[in-house]
Amino acid sequence: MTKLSVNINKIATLRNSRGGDVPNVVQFAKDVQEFGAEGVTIHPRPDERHIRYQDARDLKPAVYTEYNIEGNPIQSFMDLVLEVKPTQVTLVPDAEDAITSNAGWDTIKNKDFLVDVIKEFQQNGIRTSIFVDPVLNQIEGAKETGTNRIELYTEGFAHEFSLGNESAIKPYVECAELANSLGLGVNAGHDLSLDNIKFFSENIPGLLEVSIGHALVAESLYLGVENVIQMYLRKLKG
Ligand SMILES: CC(=O)[C@@H](O)[C@H](O)COP(=O)(O)O
Ligand SMILES: NCC(=O)COP(=O)(O)O
Repeated sequence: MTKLSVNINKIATLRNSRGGDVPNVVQFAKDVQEFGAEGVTIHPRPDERHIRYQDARDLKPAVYTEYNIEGNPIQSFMDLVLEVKPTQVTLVPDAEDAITSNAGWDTIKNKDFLVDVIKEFQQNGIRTSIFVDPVLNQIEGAKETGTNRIELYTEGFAHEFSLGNESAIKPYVECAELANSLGLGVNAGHDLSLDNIKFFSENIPGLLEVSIGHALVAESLYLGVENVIQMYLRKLKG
């Protein structure tokens, strides 16, 4: 059954906008878990534009479901993750100035680097996932890195689906089927929403986790956080 991991980056964005501690990200993480979230995801970026490194530390004792920390494995990020030891680390090849994540790894060109980084996290008891585009040879490359899971980058699907192009799901299905056959766990994320999550999750075989933040927070402004989380869970479990 697919788990819902709530990405709370945008709660930190709102907190930082006034320089105080409202909304409190630790309390929000506790609350979303009480509302039914099966994981909490954060993506501390080098400029700490939203989630700060200290947030990652402060959240550790509060997250009793699955704790997923996403980011580009620069040294400071690696040190933080090895210190905090979340359930899962998701490696994302973001440029430091990227407005958001916008591409998966080239798992072939970066094989040696990813092998070493993944091994270090796994040796510290941290499950690994790597952010990939829905391209078959990249899934084969991901297998060669030794990662436990992949995270399918779903921005392309979300955009096409919003235009009515349901056929955009096809490469994601093919990649998930290949990943399953290779023994790779399948996660997914980026621009998933209440509009597209049911169609996506119904079509992707073996989907273990979706991490959703931007749309979920925006939807919650109108529908309420607890209600939105329950809506996602019904769409995922229905
Ligand atoms: C990897 C991924 O798709 C998400 O973690 C996304 O990067 C969210 O980052 P922002 O909240 O900074 O857009
Ligand atoms: N890995 C995807 C994630 O954590 C949230 O992405 P988004 O829902 O904020 O686009």
